[in-house]
Amino acid sequence: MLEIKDLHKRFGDTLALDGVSLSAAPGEVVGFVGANGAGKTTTMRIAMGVLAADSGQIVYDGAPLGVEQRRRFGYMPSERGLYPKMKTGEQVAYFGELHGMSKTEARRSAGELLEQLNLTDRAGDFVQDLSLGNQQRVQLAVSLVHDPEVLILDEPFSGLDPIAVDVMGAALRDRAAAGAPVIFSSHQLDLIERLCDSVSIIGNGKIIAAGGVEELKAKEVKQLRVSVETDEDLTGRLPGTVTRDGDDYLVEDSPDDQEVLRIAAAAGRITRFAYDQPTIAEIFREAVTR
Ligand SMILES: Nc1ncnc2c1ncn2[C@@H]1O[C@H](COP(=O)(O)OP(=O)(O)OP(=O)(O)O)[C@@H](O)[C@H]1O
Repeated sequence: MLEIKDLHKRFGDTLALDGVSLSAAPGEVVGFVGANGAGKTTTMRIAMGVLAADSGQIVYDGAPLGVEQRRRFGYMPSERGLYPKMKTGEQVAYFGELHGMSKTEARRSAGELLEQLNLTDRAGDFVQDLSLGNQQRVQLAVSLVHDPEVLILDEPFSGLDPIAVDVMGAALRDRAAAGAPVIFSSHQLDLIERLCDSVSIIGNGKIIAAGGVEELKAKEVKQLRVSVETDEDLTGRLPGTVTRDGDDYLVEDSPDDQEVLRIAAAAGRITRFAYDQPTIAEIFREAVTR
């Protein structure tokens, strides 16, 4: 379990982090979202020891995170760091060796990752000759090559085409399925919704909403959507605040949902009776403007 606890960080007059906490359990994929400048990169840098916090703690499996354990983490920094004049396959293996793998192990792992990320054909190409999206795949391979226990990835999906997004997403879910806690930041909220078990939303250096994706959506449920085949107008008859959305009735603040069901069923055949759940994008917009 990786726990980021109550981080504070100031850069001159800017209070970048004002008590940020988030955690990821083994096998959990956590999406970290927030507007530009909200504090995501700063939080991840502190978690990886690239930057020191003014106060707060990074706890791993119940104890303060040490340098040796951090070497077993996989990190994709926001400033990508590849050697442009090195060949793709060699580069990935080289990073494996930097993490203490033998040459043979590092090559084997690099080969497997290039295969998984559809880069095998490019193994002999110089990194500088790859497209930006493919360079990003290499960057992910570099952060995964030593089979990390934990993954912390800063915007791993930015600039990728939809196929690359699927490849990258599958690679992250695989690592989580193998038991790694995974935290990644993204502005692509549809992706967060699709890939993550939980979400932490940061605004101005504070966590403003956090929880399981399904839990957050269920908590924010606002309205009941009822579709009923009838010529009658039920607007004034259903209890609650009722509006129309096409042929559907949207019922908010109803004192009695069972009564809504009874009246609708008496009027005609019900083809839909469900609570509208917001998307993560809607929850995000609401949280940041609150
Ligand atoms: N090295 C630094 N020196 C001064 N200010 C900094 C530094 N790094 C970050 N900041 C400031 O701290 C705040 C948080 O920045 P951070 O990069 O963590 O945000 P972010 O959520 O990652 O944003 P983005 O989505 O744009 O990448 C911003 O106000 C930023 O300008």
